[in-house]
Amino acid sequence: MIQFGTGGWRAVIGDEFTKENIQLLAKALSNKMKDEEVEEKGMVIGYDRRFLSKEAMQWAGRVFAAEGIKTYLINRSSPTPLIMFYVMKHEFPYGMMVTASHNPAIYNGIKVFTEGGRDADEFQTKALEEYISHVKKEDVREMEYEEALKNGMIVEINPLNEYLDNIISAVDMKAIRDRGLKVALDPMYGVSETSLKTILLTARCEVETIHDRHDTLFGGKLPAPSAHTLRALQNHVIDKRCDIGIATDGDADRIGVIDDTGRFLHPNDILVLLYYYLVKYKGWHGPVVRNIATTHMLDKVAERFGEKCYEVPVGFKYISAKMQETDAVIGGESSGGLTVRGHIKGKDGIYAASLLVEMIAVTGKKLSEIAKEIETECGSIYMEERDYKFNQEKKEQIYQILMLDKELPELNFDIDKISYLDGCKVYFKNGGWIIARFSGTEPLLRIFCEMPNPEDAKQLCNLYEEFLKLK
Ligand SMILES: O=P(O)(O)OC[C@H]1O[C@H](O)[C@H](O)[C@@H](O)[C@@H]1O
Repeated sequence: MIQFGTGGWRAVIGDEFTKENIQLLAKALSNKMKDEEVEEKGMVIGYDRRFLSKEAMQWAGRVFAAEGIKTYLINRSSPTPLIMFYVMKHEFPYGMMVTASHNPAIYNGIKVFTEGGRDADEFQTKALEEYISHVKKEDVREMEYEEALKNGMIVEINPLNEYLDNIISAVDMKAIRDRGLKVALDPMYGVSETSLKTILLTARCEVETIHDRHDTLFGGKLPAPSAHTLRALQNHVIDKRCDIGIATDGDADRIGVIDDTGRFLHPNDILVLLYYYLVKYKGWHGPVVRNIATTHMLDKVAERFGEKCYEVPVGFKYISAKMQETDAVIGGESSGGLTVRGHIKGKDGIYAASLLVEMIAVTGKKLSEIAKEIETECGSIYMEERDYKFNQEKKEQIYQILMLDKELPELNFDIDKISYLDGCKVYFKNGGWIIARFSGTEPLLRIFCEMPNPEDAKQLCNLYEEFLKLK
């Protein structure tokens, strides 16, 4: 059964990620496009470096072609944001990307984009699931790849330069060039290598790359930038005395950063740094949007500059919708994705990375210095983050306790309010909070807690762990 979660459809290769399901999805989307009378505009599909990604793109393309929908296939593995950009720029009604983003190597999946290059929202993915449920295996037709190429129903394209030039024109390349920065790059065996390196080299940065070969097993690690997965990058930054270390996840929509001192910067820190930079140093005005499990430091920075911070459920589709509604400067999530006003409607690790490098160049300060400056001006708060695996039975128990019976452990802090918008989030009067929610992309329960004091954040997580019997 094809079901869309927080970040598209993801499934284990050979289990549900099969040619049959991929083509069912393509057929269902063709039907939807025809019902909406947008099939004339065609379809665009890209793929990442995962096992079967390129084949999956072609399998899907052959179905669209058989349905008479002209399909543009990107002829090299690409970052997800490139597809989003292309859908937006060339006004496609839909686009698709074959990727399971940061999931383990045994997964693959498909992200669907809608008009304007947005992540398909819940309404759209539900509708698509409905279409899928009506497609029978025998309804699926496919055209031979070579034939489709010959008759022009499939066109292979390479929009890399167009995408890169768009970023290059939005970033202060001259400022970067004048500084002669040294950047360590870790594409985590994924797709950012060429794109990000090209931008950095164009800005005359010295680039030291690791983990750039094509490895569908991602070196045995998760292609998700975290303190744990970026140890090698950390060493590289220190050994080579780099100004910054940048990592991107499997499909380059998220980033992870190591600062000049070798410290891992949490995606929360990156968001805070960039919002602060854009408002303070570039003089931008406007609010910031974050998800419910992202740092409230953003609220503090917003307050400091007389701006607002908006909270939405987890999922970039909510971030981009709110950004549009409020004309926000920046929006992002603690999972590592962000975008900036005027850029694409989805998260873009390549653009975020370029902007961070610009920040170092324009301010003339080290990342660690800017972080200190923010702490002095806006204060600080500490986050503790935990993930727990569960089986179906355990999931039901936790759901019953937290979401249906609405029980909580005994908390020693005054509660301001409780939200059940996405999982259960308790807001404390001292500015701290704790959330427990089920991931929409992995079989995990996530607990995030932020408190003025790190010990309190740890203790609260321990308390939840005991209360929900998670160990
Ligand atoms: O916590 P989860 O539901 O697993 O979601 C974590 C992240 O997954 C994907 O990358 C989505 O695109 C993001 O919007 C989301 O923040």
